[in-house]
Amino acid sequence: MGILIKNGEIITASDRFVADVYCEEGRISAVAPGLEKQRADDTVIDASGQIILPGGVDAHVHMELPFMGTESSDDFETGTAAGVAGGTTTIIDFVIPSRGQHLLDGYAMWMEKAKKSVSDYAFHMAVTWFSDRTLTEMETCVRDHGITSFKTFMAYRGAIGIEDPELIQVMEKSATLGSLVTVHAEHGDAVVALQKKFLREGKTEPKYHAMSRPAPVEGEATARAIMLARMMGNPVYIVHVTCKEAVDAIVEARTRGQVVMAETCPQYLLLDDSVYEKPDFEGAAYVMSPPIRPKGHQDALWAAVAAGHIQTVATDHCPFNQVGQKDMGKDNFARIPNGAAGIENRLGLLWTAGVVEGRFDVHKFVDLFATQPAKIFGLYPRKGAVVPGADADIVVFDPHATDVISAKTHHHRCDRSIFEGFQVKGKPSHVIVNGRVQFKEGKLDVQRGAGRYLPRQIHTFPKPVQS
Ligand SMILES: NC(=O)NCCC(=O)O
Ligand SMILES: [Zn+2]
Ligand SMILES: [Zn+2]
Repeated sequence: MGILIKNGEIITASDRFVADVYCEEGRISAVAPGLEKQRADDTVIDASGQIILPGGVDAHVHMELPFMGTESSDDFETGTAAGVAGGTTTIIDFVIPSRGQHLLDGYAMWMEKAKKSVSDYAFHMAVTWFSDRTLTEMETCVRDHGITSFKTFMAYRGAIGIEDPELIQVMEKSATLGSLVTVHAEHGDAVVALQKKFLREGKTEPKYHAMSRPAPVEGEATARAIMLARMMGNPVYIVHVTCKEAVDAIVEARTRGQVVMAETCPQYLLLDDSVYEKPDFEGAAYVMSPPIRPKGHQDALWAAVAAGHIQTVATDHCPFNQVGQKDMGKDNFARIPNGAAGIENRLGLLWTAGVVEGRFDVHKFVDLFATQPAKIFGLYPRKGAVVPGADADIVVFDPHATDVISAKTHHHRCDRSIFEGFQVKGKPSHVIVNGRVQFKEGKLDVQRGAGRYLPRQIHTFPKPVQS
């Protein structure tokens, strides 16, 4: 049985036109005006007055991540289902081996966990420590498993963070493999020193999490990662950029012709650090790294997004419940698990704050939401496009619908929403995942385990104009 979507306005990263879309056997088989049903049992969706978008690609999520003495509260089933409710049909999660765990053992573990995903998934591989197997296992990741990007953490000292000489080794190896190094950029030692100082002074509340990781800590590490990539001849992708200092380093490098790509997240675009002042430990819900920044940084991020210096908006979806998880840090901000939920909210927030409020056009929206992450991470045009041959991952989006985000109604398995009360304009009426309607008129109809693992291609980046 196929799906025929009639009369929607298709919006891609470059075009906008009214046409019908026919999907069969999990793929888009035709995009043209005047398409007819092929079989009697085809589902027909009337999309008049609605917009057809490629399913979202969220290149930065953490489902059931063991972290800071607990585990992120969405598993691959609940997290991908929440994604589908918010028009995200592909995730790229991170295999994060613990210290002592080899990359391929981590990969096997994540493959097992991810089997229950309702939509398709891929992995980045984090290098969190070094053994004599690490470099050859990096090769196996790329060649045998289609894991074509590596993750490094300059923060999280003593846990999953690595030192510069190790980061240099990852870059050197990655350059020979044609893969992409992605970096969480914060000066790990500066963070530890500031954490210790505040705790010594008896400053234990959530706001000291943010104060122990101020913007220069991120700006310095971003510039250092970019410099190291320049020296080693790598393209580099900076994850979850939050502040003006980091944007400045990225713009400087890109203006010189270096191949630097960057991602930000809705929380860094839309929230400011007043959230840490909430009473009754509610500020803990916003504890994430890097933290939410003071007013002013958000404008720098929006400008970088609009100018193309930041190419993707992901979520860093990594939820922890207030009760039983965030409260582990009631007496010590450094023990509050870092992270928050967001996969379901990316579409509505980005559409509302980006398109409706006039910060960029609809094509830029599609690019940020689906096309660029698919391209950068080697999934395009299978993902991130509405073209014949692409996977049938499609959002039928009603731009006139409205919604109010709340933990009471979201599909995240989390007792808080960092976007509680945000009003969004536009919401999916239907979300098609791999040729099956999995979300319709506010109701999920997902299948545990229907998602497939996506080996990724190597994306060829342009050569730097100047090294
Ligand atoms: N961002 C965050 O606070 N938690 C998830 C892990 C990471 O991305 O650093
Ligand atoms: Zn991070
Ligand atoms: Zn993350």
